[in-house]
Amino acid sequence: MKGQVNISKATIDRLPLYFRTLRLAQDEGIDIISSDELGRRLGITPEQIRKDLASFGQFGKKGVGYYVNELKRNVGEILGLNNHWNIAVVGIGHLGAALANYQNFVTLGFNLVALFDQDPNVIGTTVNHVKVEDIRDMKKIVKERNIHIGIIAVPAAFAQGVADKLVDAGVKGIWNFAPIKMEVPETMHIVNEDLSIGLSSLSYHITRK
Ligand SMILES: NC(=O)c1ccc[n+]([C@@H]2O[C@H](COP(=O)([O-])OP(=O)(O)OC[C@H]3O[C@@H](n4cnc5c(N)ncnc54)[C@H](O)[C@@H]3O)[C@@H](O)[C@H]2O)c1
Repeated sequence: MKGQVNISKATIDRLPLYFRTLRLAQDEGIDIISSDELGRRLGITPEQIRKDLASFGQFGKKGVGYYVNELKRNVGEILGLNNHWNIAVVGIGHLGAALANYQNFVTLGFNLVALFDQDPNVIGTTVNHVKVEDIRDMKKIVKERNIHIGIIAVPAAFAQGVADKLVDAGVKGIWNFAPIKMEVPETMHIVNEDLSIGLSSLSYHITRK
């Protein structure tokens, strides 16, 4: 694989879509897939797909297509999914419990190893076979279980405090669901998620129909 320099964010954001589509194709028993077919399934032009993949190396055979297993493995490697990251969810309310229960994270190679909350009524309960522990023990547990990624699902007012604790505990990345702009050190990777953006965008489109 090529050294991955100056890859655009748009290209990187498309890689998980390629991975998911290849996984589905693999489940369907497809051995070889063309960029035309990948494009059709994703609503992306075949030229864009070839260009994106070419940023990382030489994949596929001209006139034949891409070997699904091989390309999925390569895209998974580029995404770092073969690392088996250990993840923890903080804030086990409605959203946190739903995320903790989401089985697909395991399929992608993420291991749910800890859940944290501050509410004594929630601490000690179990979600998806993982016990909810006291946020005050987080630093110790992050180290002991080698937790790489912290998922924030606490109310906005508490989210910055939780992010600070995760940074201090030594996680590598944060997936934030709270609707605030986090202040984190430049070295910390943070991805903010907001489902309402998708819904608002849908509203825009149906308003104009
Ligand atoms: N990004 C999205 O698309 C999206 C969707 C839904 C909810 N949210 C956000 O997710 C967050 C959680 O929403 P919810 O509906 O699950 O709320 P909730 O009230 O059901 O759950 C919040 C949980 O966080 C715990 N908590 C509060 N402060 C804490 C702290 N300092 N340390 C540890 N745990 C703490 C509470 O005890 C509770 O169990 C909110 O910020 C909400 O805005 C985002």
